[in-house]
Amino acid sequence: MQTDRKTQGILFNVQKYSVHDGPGIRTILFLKGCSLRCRWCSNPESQRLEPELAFNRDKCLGEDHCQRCHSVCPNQALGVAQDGKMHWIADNCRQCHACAQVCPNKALIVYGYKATVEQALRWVEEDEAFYSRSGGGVTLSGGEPLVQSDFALALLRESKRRRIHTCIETCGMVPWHVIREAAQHLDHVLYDVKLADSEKHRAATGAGNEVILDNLRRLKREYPNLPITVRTPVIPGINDTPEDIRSIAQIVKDLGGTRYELLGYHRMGTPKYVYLGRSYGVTEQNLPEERLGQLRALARQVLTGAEETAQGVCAGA
Ligand SMILES: C[S@@+](CC[C@H](N)C(=O)[O-])C[C@H]1O[C@@H](n2cnc3c(N)ncnc32)[C@H](O)[C@@H]1O
Ligand code: SF4
Ligand code: SF4
Ligand code: SF4
Repeated sequence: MQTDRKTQGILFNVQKYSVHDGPGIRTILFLKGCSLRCRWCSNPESQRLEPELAFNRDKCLGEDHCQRCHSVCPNQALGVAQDGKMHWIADNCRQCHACAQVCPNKALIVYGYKATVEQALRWVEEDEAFYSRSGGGVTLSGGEPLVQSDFALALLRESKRRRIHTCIETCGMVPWHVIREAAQHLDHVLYDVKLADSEKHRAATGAGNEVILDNLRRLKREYPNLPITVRTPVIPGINDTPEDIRSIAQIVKDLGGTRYELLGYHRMGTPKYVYLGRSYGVTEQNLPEERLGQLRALARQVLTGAEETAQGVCAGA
């Protein structure tokens, strides 16, 4: 439909040739905005809906060579630090982004840009040859892609019109009617369940998990033929006890016929927290491989009659 193609949204990244985010080789469209604030989130630049400034001071050329940002900032939000590099005073910043436009070394950048469905799918279609051979397609991620519901739904509808295989990575924290509409245009769903205990979930992500679990159960009930993979990122000190994983695996088992995967913890997002002037919420440096292996074995045990797959286990139907 013409209106879907013209629908506009805010992306912060497009990643091509991904093999980890749904079947086959895929292009991932990362939509800005999220309904949760997970303390370990690898994409902090996704969380706010609006485009936002980031400052990588390692790239700043310093006042002896360049003061362009300083002279264009209307709000005294950029000062000079003792070492001669710029200092971003986030509290004064009004997000006008004039500084990012003049910075010659990309020390100041903006996360987030507008795109129409037509534009976004043009990027996706550049890789069409890879999808047809591998069974891949487009994956919507973020952030929580369904927060920009009009844009996400238009992307999914238009993708199906173009016969592109569709997948989504979701935390499930959106109204049911949005998930129901999305399900009608999806070929695969990657659905995070981060914690079974609602209070622990609230402490770690900013919200309880009732809506998330209700939506998951309803999705399975009303769309029994839609393949769902439930995933849990295993975060040290947050959800890495046997009890945490056993409880989530039990939820997956009760759904029936649903794949379950445990994702290893990584800290690849930490530099972006610094650029955004925020702090990372997990102190532990890593999750030992051995521990992850033990938790995967435990999940497999819970999913009785489990059928092992390359990366996860699948509860019997
Ligand atoms: C960035 S999220 C975007 C999709 C959606 N917001 C969600 O949480 O499912 C994509 C995937 O990355 C995982 N993830 C985020 N931060 C992570 C981290 N530090 N280590 C491992 N996985 C992480 C999430 O659990 C999710 O499965
Ligand atoms: S975004 Fe605007 S207000 Fe903020 S630092 Fe840059 S120029 Fe100043
Ligand atoms: S414009 Fe960029 S490189 Fe120049 S002083 Fe500002 S931050 Fe540094
Ligand atoms: S739900 Fe996903 S994108 Fe949102 S904060 Fe959590 S991990 Fe990050």
